[in-house]
Amino acid sequence: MIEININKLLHGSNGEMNLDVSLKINKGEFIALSGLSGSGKTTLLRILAGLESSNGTLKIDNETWLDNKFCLAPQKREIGFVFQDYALFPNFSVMENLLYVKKDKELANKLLQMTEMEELKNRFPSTLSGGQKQRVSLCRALMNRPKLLLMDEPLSALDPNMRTKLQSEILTLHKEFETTTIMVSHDPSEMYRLASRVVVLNQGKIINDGLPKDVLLKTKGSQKFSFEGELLDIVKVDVIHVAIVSIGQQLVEVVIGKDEVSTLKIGQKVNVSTKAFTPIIRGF
Ligand SMILES: Nc1ncnc2c1ncn2[C@@H]1O[C@H](COP(=O)(O)OP(=O)(O)OP(=O)(O)O)[C@@H](O)[C@H]1O
Repeated sequence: MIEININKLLHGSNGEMNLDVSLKINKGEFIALSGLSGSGKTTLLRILAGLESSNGTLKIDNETWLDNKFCLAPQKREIGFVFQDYALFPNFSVMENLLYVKKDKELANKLLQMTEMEELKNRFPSTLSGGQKQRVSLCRALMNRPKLLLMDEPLSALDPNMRTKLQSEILTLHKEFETTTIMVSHDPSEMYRLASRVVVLNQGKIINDGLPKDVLLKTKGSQKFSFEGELLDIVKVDVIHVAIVSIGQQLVEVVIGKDEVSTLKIGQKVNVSTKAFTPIIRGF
């Protein structure tokens, strides 16, 4: 069990903001930490890792990492940290990056095998793709079998296909090691796929905390489709007008009426929804 009770005054772009978080996390939980830019997500992870000071208390199992008299040094906290920009040692090979944390070749080989990186274990980071570097970074973070794995938008620099692949690998590693994990993410499908619980921060406070289906789904099973997107263009095809809307990685065409042509503006955020109907889903 991890018990977080911290507060810290932050200087945000709109003035001062109090990061004030109380959270209990059970062993093995996978938490997706979400929220608008500047809401305090990275600062919270840095406080947990001991990279930033804070008021309050942090307890992991029966161990105190922070209270009003004491702050455990980062290297003594059993934590793995995966950053968006990989943070690998450039002059160490893949294997050396892992063994630097712990001289456990068996575990290093197992992790590299699970992430399909075994063949590349003698390569240096500069010769790897972004997805491969992030796999090394993930493996390295698990080398000391941490009590807490912190990941700050680990997949946001990767293309959608690589993201999906790494999500599966993160899931496999989580099933195998059951490491308690907090991952910052802005991607609802990623959070839904990976997390057992979603916590949403706003202006330094938790405004939502629950199961992914309760926090992330807006339709609550109402048989209605509703997608948020951006209006890219309105084109005239014969006598009708078609709005081109970007939704996630997809382009969607929606026939619109004259009223909408005059009120919608290119670049505007829009909501595309349908009335109740029976959708057909086919695999491919
Ligand atoms: N050590 C600090 N002292 C005071 N203010 C800070 C400190 N670190 C960060 N801040 C401010 O706190 C706010 C929250 O920053 P933080 O990086 O935690 O947000 P975030 O939710 O991770 O944002 P993003 O999604 O853009 O990465 C920012 O406005 C930042 O300028």
